[in-house]
Amino acid sequence: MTLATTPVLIAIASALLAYLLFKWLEDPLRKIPGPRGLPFIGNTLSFDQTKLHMILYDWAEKYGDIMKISLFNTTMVVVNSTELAYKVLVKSGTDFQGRPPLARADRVAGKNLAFRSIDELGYQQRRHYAIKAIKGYGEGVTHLEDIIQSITITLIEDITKQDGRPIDVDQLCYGFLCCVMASLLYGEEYTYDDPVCQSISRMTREVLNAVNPVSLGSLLDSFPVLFKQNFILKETQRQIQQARNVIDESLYQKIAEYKAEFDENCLKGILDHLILIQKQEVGTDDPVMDDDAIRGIMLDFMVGGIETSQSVLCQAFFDFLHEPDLQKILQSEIDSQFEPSHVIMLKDRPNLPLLQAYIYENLRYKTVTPILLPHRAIRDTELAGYKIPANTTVFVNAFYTSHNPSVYKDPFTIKPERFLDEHGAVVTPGHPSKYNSVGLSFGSGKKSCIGKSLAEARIFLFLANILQKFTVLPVGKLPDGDVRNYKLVGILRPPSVSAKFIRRQ
Ligand code: HEM
Repeated sequence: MTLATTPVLIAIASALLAYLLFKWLEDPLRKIPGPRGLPFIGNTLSFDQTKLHMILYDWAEKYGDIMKISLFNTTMVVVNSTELAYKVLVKSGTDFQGRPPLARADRVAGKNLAFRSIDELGYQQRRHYAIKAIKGYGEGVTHLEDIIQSITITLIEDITKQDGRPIDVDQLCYGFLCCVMASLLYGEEYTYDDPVCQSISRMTREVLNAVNPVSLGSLLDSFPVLFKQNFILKETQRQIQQARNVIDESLYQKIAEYKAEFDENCLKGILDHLILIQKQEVGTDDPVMDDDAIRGIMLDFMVGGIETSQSVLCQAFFDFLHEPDLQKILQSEIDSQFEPSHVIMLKDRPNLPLLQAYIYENLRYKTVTPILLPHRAIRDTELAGYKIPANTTVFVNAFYTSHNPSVYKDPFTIKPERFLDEHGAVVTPGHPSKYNSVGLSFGSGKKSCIGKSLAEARIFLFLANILQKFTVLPVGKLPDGDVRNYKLVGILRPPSVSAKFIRRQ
């Protein structure tokens, strides 16, 4: 370095410092409390993405109802109280109903719902159509409950054939959910080893890997230009391409096949419903259901509909293995209400309040999506007295609200009775008068989960019928069952486990 270059470097450094200071002073989010970060990278180094639920939990304890965090160049807001969560999700109307730009999701999942914002052209109409397609099952075509019931019965026969030999619980639940989803989407019954179920399972996992919102790959969302440099974040770029290939091979082919054979008078599954909507839109002014939208909604159903419920079912078996008394009291409730030959149906739900309360407690304890999906302010707005500029990403810390020690005594212990009143009746979660945080397991408001009823129905039918027929016993030493030590991989799930399913007499 020569003497002449020194003043230039000093000038550049001063300009940079002045720019940083100016940016900091101008930032309306600066007054929100939060962990201190480093210049340019913020809190990035503190983020072990697999432990994010606990990192945010500890910060929530320290910083209170609202805090800010920064990942690379972006400052984000996290709300930690149920009241502020409801403000973001429900009370502020559409203010926070955007999603941050997820360039990775756009590349993988087309015009889906989950990663799109409420103010995007066609989004609200597509969401309405997707809900209509699910409802189509309740009223017409094949009845949703029949499908779940029939798959559960086949599963019970398969488990019985194992005659108490160890079964991989992860595989069992995953197989069940893939079969239900394949039947709902395509209107035919499949077994898990059918290539259709296998491809659904593969697509689901590939999409989740490719668009994990809390990973280094999120740099691609902030700087889509990096996609052009395929040596940067090579692994993420490879995963995105791989997910695309799998989807193109399996899903596009299925859509083309169903379009070719489409018969308006014989709608088989949700795919047929979406194709019908597409046909009805022909000639209208603003059609929204093109093939890319059908692909996006189908992927929404697969990813949203399998991985989340899978985590709840695995947690249930984990709890039964860790707490045999819990399993016994749930079985006693079932035995006291029904003959062993009775196949438990949805209409039996009111007779099994303890099981229902346990399901709510399972959802609370684990909080499948600890920060829901990221939200984005679509306009300048306000939260807890702080100005929130348009385009700020806002996370709802559902894991904290579900384990807030001032709301839940012993928050890290499973206690189904939390969701029963003094007469043994179920306390409805999310009831406005209670502000119960388990109402957040599925989000709330205009971007809430569209599959809530379907998910709850499947979980209930599966657990009730399996508990009635089998006692689940551990094989060897059980892995740690404390949710604080679970790994967050997009969603929170317990470790894999094998178990013996002993047929009850
Ligand atoms: C236990 C099971 C499930 C849980 C815990 C769950 C949870 C969630 C959560 C937390 C959100 C985001 C809410 C927000 O960001 O505010 C969501 C969105 C969504 N879920 Fe689920 N879900 C489950 C099952 C399902 C099922 C079975 C389906 C489909 C059949 C589904 C489809 C969707 C879709 C499409 C969205 C995006 C909605 C939108 O942004 O417009 N989910 N879910």
